[in-house]
Amino acid sequence: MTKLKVEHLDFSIDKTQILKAIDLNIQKGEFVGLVGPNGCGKSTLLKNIYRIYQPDHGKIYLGGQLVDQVNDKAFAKKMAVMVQENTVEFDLTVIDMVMLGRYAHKRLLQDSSEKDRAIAEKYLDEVGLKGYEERSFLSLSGGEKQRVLLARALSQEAELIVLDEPTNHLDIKYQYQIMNILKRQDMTVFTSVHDLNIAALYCDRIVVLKKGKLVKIGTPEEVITPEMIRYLYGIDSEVHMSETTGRPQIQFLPNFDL
Ligand SMILES: Nc1ncnc2c1ncn2[C@@H]1O[C@H](COP(=O)(O)OP(=O)(O)OP(=O)(O)O)[C@@H](O)[C@H]1O
Repeated sequence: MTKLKVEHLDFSIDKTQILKAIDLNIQKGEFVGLVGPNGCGKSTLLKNIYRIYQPDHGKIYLGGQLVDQVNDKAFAKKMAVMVQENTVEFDLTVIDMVMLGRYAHKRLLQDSSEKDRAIAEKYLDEVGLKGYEERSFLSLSGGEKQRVLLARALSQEAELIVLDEPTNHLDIKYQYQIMNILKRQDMTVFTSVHDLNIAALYCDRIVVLKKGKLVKIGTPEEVITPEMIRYLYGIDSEVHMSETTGRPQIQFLPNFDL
């Protein structure tokens, strides 16, 4: 079953075309990564999908329904979003921040229930921040904030989660931890990823963008090749299949003396 469908999407800012004729389909339960060089349009595509931007042309369907015909609350039940949050202006405790994810499940003016709190605590525990409930969000480190934002998005218990570089700021342990947490959810995942080895390890399929165009969509084995890495980033590499993971692994070979 198709969970997300993007059909011939064009998008421009101030007459500069940023995305050109993007077509993609994500099936229920898939874990799909979005990769490409800096400035290729990853965040802009995701912003079109989570309705910050309106496409110039083309359509986006969520579970068969046009996204712009879904009301905000229904949308929040269908799609959770995790982005870098640099603009939190008022402070909240960590638990209150996570409970914001429960908005879609509440009626107007209804207070948070015990159930909402239990769900928020469950996901806080899942991201390794049990005990942080009463800490102020703004006092957290960059990595801790990221994990709180993930807990908030997961608390939404939506069918699809869209993430923009969720592992930014994180040390290696937490980069893998976040991907592991996402992998074990019963959710469809669409996430931009900078680290190609992480994309290769976790994704069922990878979408490749370059200069606003979708240049390839396929399994890690189909996409992660030395030719593609050279085409995207101008860097030589060796790619071999890991016997342990059965996934491609990249050794980058930058063209300078180490
Ligand atoms: N508000 C804006 N005004 C003008 N240009 C913009 C705006 N937002 C994005 N762009 C341009 O659109 C292009 C795509 O940007 P986008 O942030 O989507 O890329 P990205 O692939 O997410 O990059 P990165 O990997 O560096 O985060 C870039 O050239 C960027 O400068």
